[in-house]
Amino acid sequence: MTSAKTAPKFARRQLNVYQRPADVSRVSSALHGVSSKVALVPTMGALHAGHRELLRRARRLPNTVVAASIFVNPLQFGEGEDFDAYPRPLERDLEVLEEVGAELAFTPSVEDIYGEDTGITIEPGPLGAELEGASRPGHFAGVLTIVAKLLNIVRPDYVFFGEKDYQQLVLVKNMVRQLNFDTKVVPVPTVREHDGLALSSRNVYLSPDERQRAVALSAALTAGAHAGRLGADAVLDAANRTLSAVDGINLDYLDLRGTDLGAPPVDGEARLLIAAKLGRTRLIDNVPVLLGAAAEHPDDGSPEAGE
Ligand SMILES: Nc1ncnc2c1ncn2[C@@H]1O[C@H](COP(=O)(O)OP(=O)(O)OP(=O)(O)O)[C@@H](O)[C@H]1O
Ligand SMILES: CC(C)(CO)[C@@H](O)C(=O)[O-]
Ligand code: BAL
Repeated sequence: MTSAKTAPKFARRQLNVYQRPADVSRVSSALHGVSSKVALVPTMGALHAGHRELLRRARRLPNTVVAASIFVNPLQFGEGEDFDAYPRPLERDLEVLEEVGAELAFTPSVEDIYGEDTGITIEPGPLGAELEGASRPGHFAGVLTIVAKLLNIVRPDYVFFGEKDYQQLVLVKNMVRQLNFDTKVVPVPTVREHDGLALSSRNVYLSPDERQRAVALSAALTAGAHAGRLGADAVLDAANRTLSAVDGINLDYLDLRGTDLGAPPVDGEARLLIAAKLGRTRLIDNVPVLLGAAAEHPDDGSPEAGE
């Protein structure tokens, strides 16, 4: 992967691929030693335009080396979930990383990350058992544990997370703050298909028919966000009405929360979140919502909700 390839539009910088945590830690120390910063984009691979956006934003930082990790973390998958089936197109992923100008790829095995050492995990607190955590018990302990390990291995100055996994983003921010990790968490808005479906590695599981129906998730969120001025009940009603017009959507939750995922404000910024199954595929999505009087002045609040 480190050999030069034809680059039609721009010069590729070299991508260095490491599998062993100790090697990545050494490279990161060396970079910090010459006053370079490091930005980490943690992923589970099967890279798509959502990941590319995270990587592109990381590349915009001055004097910063962009690192991406690709690791399908068994600790965050429950019994009967898709750990084995999860797509792992490693060669293609490395090409994507080269294309977007990442300089460091960390591709450890499960053994490299956990070895014999399991048993200590990071407890996410009560929020870890709500929303996604209610359907995926233990999921966020698994996520926070691997994120903490990646932060300790890579020691990044910046770490990028997508808003598509909004609860994950909030919990990672909470962990970084409460456990004093020395890194800045950078959120990136959700990248969508032309019809609104949030990009996700799991979209490849959808049959053509399910793919069409899946648009209902983002459509419901958009309908809900547009009702923000009328208050929380109106938001949920509008979203539910849109969902009920489409068959084959097995709703897990549709919930309106504050931006920190506590109770929503009467007037101000909130988040509308959804999870649903189409056939065997479970998808999540969320959008910002301005509630009450805050919706009258969208420019003062979240950009997306004001569209
Ligand atoms: N559509 C998207 N827009 C912006 N960021 C995204 C998008 N999809 C994923 N990400 C972010 O990319 C990072 C890595 O996510 P991951 O590798 O799990 O991809 P994914 O598409 O979310 O996969 P999955 O289908 O397993 O949820 C996370 O921070 C995630 O929030
Ligand atoms: C953050 C993460 C890479 C941890 O495995 C994963 O949960 C993901 O891809 O969102
Ligand atoms: N993108 C979140 C990772 C997971 O669903 O396990």
